[in-house]
Amino acid sequence: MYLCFHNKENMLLAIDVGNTRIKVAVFEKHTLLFQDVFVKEEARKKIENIFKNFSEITESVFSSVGKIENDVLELLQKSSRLNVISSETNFPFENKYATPKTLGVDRMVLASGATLLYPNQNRLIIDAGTCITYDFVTAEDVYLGGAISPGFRLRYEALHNYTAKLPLLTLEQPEHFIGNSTDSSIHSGVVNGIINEIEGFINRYREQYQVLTVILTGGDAEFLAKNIKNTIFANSNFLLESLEAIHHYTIDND
Ligand SMILES: Nc1ncnc2c1ncn2[C@@H]1O[C@H](COP(=O)(O)OP(=O)(O)O)[C@@H](O)[C@H]1O
Ligand SMILES: CC(C)(COP(=O)(O)O)[C@@H](O)C(=O)NCCC(=O)O
Ligand SMILES: [K+]
Repeated sequence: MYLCFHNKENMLLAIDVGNTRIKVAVFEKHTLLFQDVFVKEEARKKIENIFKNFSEITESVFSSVGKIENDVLELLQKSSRLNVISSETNFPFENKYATPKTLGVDRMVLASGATLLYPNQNRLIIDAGTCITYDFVTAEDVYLGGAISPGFRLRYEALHNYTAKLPLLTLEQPEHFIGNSTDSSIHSGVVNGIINEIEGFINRYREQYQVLTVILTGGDAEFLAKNIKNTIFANSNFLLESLEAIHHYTIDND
C-alpha cells in the first residue's frame, strides 16, 4: 500500500538522534538540499521550521540511539509519512551480530548505507561521534559487527571526572607528540590515542581483508581525516545519506 503513495519527486526529511546531537537533512531525489545539527532541546523548533521552509517534504525517515521527546515524533508523524528505522526494519545485509536486538540502530543504518552505496566490496565504517563505532560488512553483504570505544569528548571528560588533578580540556591538535605539559600530555594522549587506535583497527582489518573500503564519518570525522594516513573516504554526512538510502530500500522492498 505504502508503495502507491510513494513519490520520489517529493522531498524527504532524514533525522538521526545520536547521544550528543541530532542531525537532519532534506533530500530531493538523492540530492542533499539542506542539513543541520542541533541538541535535543532545540529539536522541536528546528524541525517545525524545516517543515515551514520545505513544504514539499512528504516523507521522513528517523533513527535514534539517543533520547528524544515524544512530541518530536508526533510532529514528524503529523507532518509527513514517517518511517522509523528499528531492529525490525528489512535491512540489505545479513546480520551475524549475536545480539541483533541490542545493536545500535545508527550502526545498522551505517551498515545499510555502506551495503547500498558501496556495493560488492568489504567495508569498514568508522563513526567518530560520542562513541567511536567500527562496523564491518563483507563483500557478500554479511554484517559481522565491529567495536565500540569512547569518542574524543568522552575521553577528555573521563580524564577530568575520574582524577583529582586533570583539567577538562576540549579537542585541540597536539603541538607536541611528546607532551611537555599537563595540557599537551592530555591532548597527545587523547588525539594520538584515537589516531593510533583507528590506524590500528584499519591495519588489522586489512591484514584479514586485503581489499577494504573504509568510510569515516561522525562529528569528529573532519578533524580525524586530516590525521589518518590510511586511504579512507571521509564523509561527515554518511549517516544521513545512509538514512536516505535505507529509506528507499525499505520502500522498494516492502
Ligand atoms: N558543536 C559541537 N557540539 C558537540 N560536539 C561536537 C561539536 N562539534 C564537534 N563535536 C564533536 O562531535 C562529537 C559528537 O559527534 P556526533 O556525530 O554529533 O555524535 P552523536 O552521533 O553520538 O550524537 C563529540 O565527541 C565532539 O568531539
Ligand atoms: C554504540 C552507540 C552508543 C554509539 O552511539 P553514538 O556514538 O552514535 O551516539 C550506539 O550505537 C548504541 O547505543 N549501540 C548499542 C550497542 C551495540 O551497538 O551493540
Ligand atoms: K558513533
